[in-house]
Amino acid sequence: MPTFDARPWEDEELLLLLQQMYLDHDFCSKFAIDIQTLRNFLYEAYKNYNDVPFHNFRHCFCVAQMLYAISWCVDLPSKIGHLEVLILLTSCICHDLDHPGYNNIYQINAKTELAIRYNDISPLENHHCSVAFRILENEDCNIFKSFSSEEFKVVREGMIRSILATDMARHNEILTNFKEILPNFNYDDKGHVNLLCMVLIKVSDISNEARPMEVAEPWLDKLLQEFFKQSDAEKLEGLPVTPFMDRDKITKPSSQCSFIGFVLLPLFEALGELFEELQDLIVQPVREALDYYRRLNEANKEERMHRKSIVELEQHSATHSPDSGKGGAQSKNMRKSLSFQTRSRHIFSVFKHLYPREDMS
Ligand SMILES: Nc1nc2c(ncn2[C@@H]2O[C@@H]3COP(=O)(O)O[C@H]3[C@H]2O)c(=O)[nH]1
Ligand SMILES: [Zn+2]
Repeated sequence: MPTFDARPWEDEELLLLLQQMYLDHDFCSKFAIDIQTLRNFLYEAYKNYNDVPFHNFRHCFCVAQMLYAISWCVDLPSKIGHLEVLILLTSCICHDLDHPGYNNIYQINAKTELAIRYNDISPLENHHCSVAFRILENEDCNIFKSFSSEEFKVVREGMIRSILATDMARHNEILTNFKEILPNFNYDDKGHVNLLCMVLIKVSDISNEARPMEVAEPWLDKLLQEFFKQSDAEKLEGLPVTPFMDRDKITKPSSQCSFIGFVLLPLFEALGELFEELQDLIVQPVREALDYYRRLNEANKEERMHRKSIVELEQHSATHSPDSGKGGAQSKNMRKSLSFQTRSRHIFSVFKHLYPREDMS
């Protein structure tokens, strides 16, 4: 279920749960995957994630877990086939391997080794994918070792396509193409299924806000921690500062309003059109998260406006009242009481936004 909370689980337990995802889908018997090879593969993938705030092994686990939840909810194997689901699940596990905690914009602007190697074209996603196939090169970890070279070619193409689709620079392209085929979606059309798989890994990748608030919010804190670390580095190194990562420009609610409203929800709604079963599971929770952050954002804006008006009022009284004697004391008291009234009004308005109940309006 998308309500799953990975926090109380140890890394070793999460590895066992990943293994269980393969077993539940019967992949080991269907594709002759030896269990020890699967364990080796998962452990090697685990070791190739870095200890960064957001793009770490636990993020990869959550992405795989969301795909797993979706695949049961919509009975994905019966629609796109078991092999495609195996490719997708494995891609989810590999999709951020060796992520350094600085995104493509930084890689390109800082002309890092990865940007040079991949000519600024999805440097990170190319790297994640390349690390995945390095791991699979080792026979002890190669869960596809029983595949024929033709079959392996299909896996390789599918994993490359899926992992490269997680580059957010391609978000609009992928969503537009998917929306175009939606009215005539055809599971027999390979192009349609490929596009669906790209949307599925993307949905899983950015699905934290479909989880309950107590699970989603700590992830947002970690993401912002990584964002701020990058924008601080950009400032320090004289690079262009990525606006949506700038601690001076964004707040938690402002960031979520933009991201959920413009990026996440349109993607989830498109997938929800194809799979009605996902409406309650992930689309509606995302709508509720957006409502929550919109109310919080409004409340923040009002707070800023009230603070500004208090400062203006105080400046005005300071320049227009005598500052000594009885008059000065009266004016100070008046200012105090005014700011108290303003603050009370503000506190009320904040609560009204957060908990809009009829008896408070
Ligand atoms: N603001 C915001 N961005 C998100 C959230 N979830 C995912 N993202 C962004 O979506 C991106 C998906 O690809 P990356 O992993 O490179 O980096 C991720 C973040 O930049 C979220 O909840 N809020
Ligand atoms: Zn990711």
